[in-house]
Amino acid sequence: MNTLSVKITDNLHYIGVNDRETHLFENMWPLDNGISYNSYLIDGEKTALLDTVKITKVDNLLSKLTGILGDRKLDYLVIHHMEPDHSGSIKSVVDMYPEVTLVGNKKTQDFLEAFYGITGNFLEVKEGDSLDLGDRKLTFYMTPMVHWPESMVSFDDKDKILFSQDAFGGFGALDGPIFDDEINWDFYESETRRYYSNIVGKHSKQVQMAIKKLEKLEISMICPVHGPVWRSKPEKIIELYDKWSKYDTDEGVVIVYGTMYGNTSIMAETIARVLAEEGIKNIKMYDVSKTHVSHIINEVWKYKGLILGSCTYNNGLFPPMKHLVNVIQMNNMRNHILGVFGSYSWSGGAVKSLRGFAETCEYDFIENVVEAKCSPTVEDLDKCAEIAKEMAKRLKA
Ligand SMILES: Cc1cc2nc3c(=O)[nH]c(=O)nc-3n(C[C@H](O)[C@H](O)[C@H](O)COP(=O)(O)O)c2cc1C
Repeated sequence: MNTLSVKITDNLHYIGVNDRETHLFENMWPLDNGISYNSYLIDGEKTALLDTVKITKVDNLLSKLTGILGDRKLDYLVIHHMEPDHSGSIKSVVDMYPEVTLVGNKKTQDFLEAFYGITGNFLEVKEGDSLDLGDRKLTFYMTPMVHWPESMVSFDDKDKILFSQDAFGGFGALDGPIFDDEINWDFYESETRRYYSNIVGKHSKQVQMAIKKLEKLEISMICPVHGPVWRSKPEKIIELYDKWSKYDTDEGVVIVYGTMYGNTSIMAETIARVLAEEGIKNIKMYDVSKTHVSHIINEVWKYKGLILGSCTYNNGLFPPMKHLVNVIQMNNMRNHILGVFGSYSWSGGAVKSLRGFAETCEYDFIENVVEAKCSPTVEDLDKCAEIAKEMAKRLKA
């Protein structure tokens, strides 16, 4: 099989692959637009493969690798991150090039043995160590928990390229374009933020630490393991990751409701209408049973206002809403103004649960809540309008 590789600079090639078959990333997050697993090959005085791809795509990777290397041997395989979407093909590469030296940190070595039973031919690197490739040198910086404990990045002193593993990556297959100046960023921005909010955002504190650590480098290009190669404006993706990891949000409101028979959605419609009357331009409304939580939290990460409404189900939250609340907590989402509402028919429970959630997440909570019995009354809808007005007031404050 002869598949496409793309030259990035002299002796540096993109040999990543696209995956449009997998439905769910981590068997959980929808890949409506696919994903790329990026791998890079240096073929200068020494040869080095930087990260591999998911095992389902190993043939494609090996074909590109051998296509460029020809009779040359592979000197190094640098492992920036051990999550199987990048480490899955390591064993196949080692089988093909048994003399290759694997490069990683102490935790990488531990995972290599635990995942794949691989020992030996390993070069351990620590913070600030360099790997001499003859005509260029890679220097390593540890970025623990961006996205796993062993995660690390490397910086190429010759072309000033940062190999950033999951950091600065995004969802979305590379449908022809590889570089940031070739892509339609309107599409990729949302997919990149969805990747951030779904996968990396939980570790925002560590992302901030990594950005601070890398500030001193003069980065001219970023090669992540997902999404486009940032050769034109690497500062753009650094700025966005900086903004998202600081929980810096835009003016707007995400309304999410859970309903079985429509009563709770009537309340949501009222809230949305009043927000519009109050001058809020960005209003995103979702039925929690229909839109996957992945897309909802992408919007929640973007906007400061969050209004959650739920019907009562077995004394508590409607299960899909319970799942959303769990994911918001799990991903450690912060810096929101929160309003809640709900409905019930006998003893209630949904609004009480949403209040409980508000207490755990330290959001700016709008105290005037409303819980309608069965179908909302005019008074209930007036109270919904009050939540919307208070939200608009706080957003504009
Ligand atoms: C399966 C099921 C379980 C429910 N459990 C409760 C409950 O535990 N407590 C309660 O007060 N209402 C309960 N309800 C009533 C609904 O919460 C109530 O009718 C609500 O207004 C429905 O809102 P919706 O029209 O937006 O779906 C339940 C309804 C269903 C269908």
